[in-house]
Amino acid sequence: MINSSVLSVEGLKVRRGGRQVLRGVDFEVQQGSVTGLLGPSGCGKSTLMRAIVGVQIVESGTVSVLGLPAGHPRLRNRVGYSTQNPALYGDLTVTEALRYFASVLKTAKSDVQRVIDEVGLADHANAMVGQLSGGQRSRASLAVALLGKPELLVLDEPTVGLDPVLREELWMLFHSLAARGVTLLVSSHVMDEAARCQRLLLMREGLLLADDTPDGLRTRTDTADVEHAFLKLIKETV
Ligand SMILES: Nc1ncnc2c1ncn2[C@@H]1O[C@H](COP(=O)(O)OP(=O)(O)OP(=O)(O)O)[C@@H](O)[C@H]1O
Repeated sequence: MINSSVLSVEGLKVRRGGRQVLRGVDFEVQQGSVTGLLGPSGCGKSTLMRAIVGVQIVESGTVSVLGLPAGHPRLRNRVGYSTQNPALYGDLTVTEALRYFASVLKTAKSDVQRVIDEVGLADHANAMVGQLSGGQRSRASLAVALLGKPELLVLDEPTVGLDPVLREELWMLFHSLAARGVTLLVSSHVMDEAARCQRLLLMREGLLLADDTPDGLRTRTDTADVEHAFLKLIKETV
């Protein structure tokens, strides 16, 4: 049987600042899917994503990405990551910043224009990164993650601060990438984005409360939307 699991997390525990932030997380993500990672602020979403891209010291457990341990050098061009605090030099233009990352990743120069168009920043291609709005900066960070056509995209709150039209456009982009076989893990604490995902991981205080489809979650909890499903699951676990 072909194993199409792109990401496999087993028994993952992480401590940060003396606190147990992830308390034993297990899940798998299949190729070409859009998985939403949802949960309240501080529940550990960013920490989990950091572990997946290999920049987080873990206490125990395993994270395997495309059959390799997370952070393996051979994953550098195969995994795209965008964070809430993009590490982009403020005194470069969007194009210059992306050219810099394209040269680090050794991707084609033409890729820079492609990713600028994909995230809808063509009108700001020559603007200084330091002068972009929060939403524009997070789109610039997303553009970096798209360079080189990675197989797995780990996107930490990519739609934060965006207006509904841009959010819609980005979700369309995510689904078109998934249709091409790219696997996406997208975090959000906006529950109305959950319905756009094929699969949901609901997280609370360092544990997964649910790993299901939006429909499965609603049926299982007998609720009308994911927000109510989440609240019901929390009540059941306390
Ligand atoms: N650099 C750090 N040092 C110590 N503790 C940290 C650090 N960064 C985060 N934490 C703690 O780890 C826990 C999980 O944080 P994390 O950023 O993973 O949550 P999150 O679910 O992504 O939150 P948000 O939705 O607000 O971004 C929080 O309690 C936070 O205070």
